[in-house]
Amino acid sequence: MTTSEQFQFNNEQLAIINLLALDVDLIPIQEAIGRLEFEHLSEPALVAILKITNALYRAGAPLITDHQYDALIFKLKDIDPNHPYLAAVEPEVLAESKTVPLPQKMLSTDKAYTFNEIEKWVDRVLKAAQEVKVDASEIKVRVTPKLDGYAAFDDGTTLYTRGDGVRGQDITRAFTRGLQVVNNGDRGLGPGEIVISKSYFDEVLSQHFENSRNIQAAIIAEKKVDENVQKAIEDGACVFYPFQLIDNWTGDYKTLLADFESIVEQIWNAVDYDIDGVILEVTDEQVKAHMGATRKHHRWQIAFKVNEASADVEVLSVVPQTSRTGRVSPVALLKPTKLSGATISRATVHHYKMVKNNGVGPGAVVRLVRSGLVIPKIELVVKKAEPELPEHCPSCNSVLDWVGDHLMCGNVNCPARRENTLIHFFKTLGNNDGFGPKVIEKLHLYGVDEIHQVYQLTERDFVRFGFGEKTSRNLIDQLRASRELEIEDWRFLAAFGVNRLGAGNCERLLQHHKLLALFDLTVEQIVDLDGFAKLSAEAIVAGLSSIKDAFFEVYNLGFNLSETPQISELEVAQSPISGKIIVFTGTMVQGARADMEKQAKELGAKTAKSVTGKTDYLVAGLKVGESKITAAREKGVQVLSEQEYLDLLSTD
Ligand SMILES: NC(=O)c1ccc[n+]([C@@H]2O[C@H](COP(=O)([O-])OP(=O)(O)OC[C@H]3O[C@@H](n4cnc5c(N)ncnc54)[C@H](O)[C@@H]3O)[C@@H](O)[C@H]2O)c1
Ligand SMILES: [Zn+2]
Repeated sequence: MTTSEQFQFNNEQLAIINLLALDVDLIPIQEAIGRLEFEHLSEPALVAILKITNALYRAGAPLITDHQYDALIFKLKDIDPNHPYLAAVEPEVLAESKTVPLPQKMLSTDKAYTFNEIEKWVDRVLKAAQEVKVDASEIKVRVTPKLDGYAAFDDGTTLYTRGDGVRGQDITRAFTRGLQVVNNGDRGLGPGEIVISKSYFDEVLSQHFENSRNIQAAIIAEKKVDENVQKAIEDGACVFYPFQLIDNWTGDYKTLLADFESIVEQIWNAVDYDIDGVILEVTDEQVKAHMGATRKHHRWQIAFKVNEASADVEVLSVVPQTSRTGRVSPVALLKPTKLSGATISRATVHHYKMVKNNGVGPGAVVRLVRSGLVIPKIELVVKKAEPELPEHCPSCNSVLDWVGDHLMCGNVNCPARRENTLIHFFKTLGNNDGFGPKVIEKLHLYGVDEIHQVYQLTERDFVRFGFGEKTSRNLIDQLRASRELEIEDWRFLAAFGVNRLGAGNCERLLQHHKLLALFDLTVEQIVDLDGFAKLSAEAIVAGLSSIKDAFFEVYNLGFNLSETPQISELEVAQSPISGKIIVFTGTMVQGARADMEKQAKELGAKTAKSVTGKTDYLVAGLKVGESKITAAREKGVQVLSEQEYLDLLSTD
């Protein structure tokens, strides 16, 4: 995660986001996430950010801290306490959509951040006990570490992911790969968490992985397991930890409240795994049954969490860095400071307007916040200092201009911009690893600063530039391979780094128009497609025209491009609802009804507002009156629940 406003979703992230089928413009969302500025979001944007950050968090690549995520949840609760997103377990979004029902529902936990909230929970427990005539003195509370791993359920033969709490995925392969139950425990102990030894992570895995969430994803990965992770499994450093077996403190509620701090501390340090709180739960079955659950959490269980670590750190200097787009970002170099286990020495400031207005200069003190394993961000400026605002581009010395909150270098030939454009190109192609920043910088010194020029280099050129013979040969091989290996046309186009033409938008455009035809599109034609606002469309047309020459220089070198299937041809032909007439009614849980209607149309169906004899399907969400359903059935219309409808779409 970066706090820079140039933050862009990478291709894997976009692939996950695509699965969410959000009907929102990603650019402002990307910007909000990049700046960590969520104040002025509209409700749909807020929900989209929650869905995106949740999906990426579940996939092992969190973008924001848990604290920030929880703050966004609070915000949504504030604006719309009944929003469906708040009512259900935050789902894992899985690339492969095949799911199976879980043997038992898996819920999330309610959360408390203060002792006071814990006291209130205890009061609710006591009230429930009284209602079922259980003596308060008999109530026991079990306190366990809240493992921060990957939730799973083991029924003895199959291991499931939590999924959406009702349906998960079969990940038994983790056991096939050698995953053990902690302490050689038995299989079939129900819910638990896949976790990684903290000390093993620090000693061995931290060289290969940024955080243990990435590793959890690797353990259950469908394809090949990473070799370092395989070794960690074999070394017993990754295990499945059933909650039944977990170290615990169990006692009466009076002792709990009296010794709360020391009990929490003892349990917090009980295991060598990442934890993000402690879990408190009632053990009495009668009280549990009486308290029951909401759709999201058990009322007899609560998580106690503490806020993140923060530190006030002195700024040594602020250095400007010019990006591909000409935007100059301020990077604060800090007095090295330890913060939840890592030494921090630099942080990106959102933009130069902030440097200017908030006085982020040498000698300023900023508050850094870090929760869990996510890169820290500057939360606020504690002590201001005179800021230093660059007048000239650090790379080409051009005079910088203010554009909105940013200082910009307007020189299209700026070396930093050119270098970063090349780096972006090769990084986005993603099929060669030779052309990183160091190599590009060197090429640039020798005047090679356009993509097609790189492809025209010979082995001898590379040697002349000071690369070793073996390296030179390797670089040539990589260039050849990057043209010969098949690559998606959307990826190829995204590699040119046009403003507003990230991978997601490229793919969307290419689903409707062929690659070369994009250069002739008008703003109106783009606006006609779903998901493009006028402003984006204008930027896209301008951007495409600005790279047209450079694009064809590269394109004409001959790449092995695979065409994005056109939506109209492919999906409609295969769609199970093509030609059907569908009525959607009621509240949908997994997305807005309008989005479902739109999608249905894209898949070749017709949608209608009311049921007639011609209607094929009535898709009924929540809160639909029985009479409406009966009436539809009487007309011979097939009535589907939201889930049944989604299942229908995924059959082929
Ligand atoms: N950073 C992000 O972008 C981001 C995104 C989504 C969610 N989150 C974090 O995840 C939280 C919600 O996620 P959630 O619903 O998966 O988890 P949760 O925090 O609500 O906890 C519920 C889970 O805790 C697990 N658990 C661990 N130890 C346990 C124990 N000893 N006993 C019982 N259960 C135990 C269970 O698997 C259960 O499913 C949010 O509060 C947020 O902090 C962060
Ligand atoms: Zn410049």
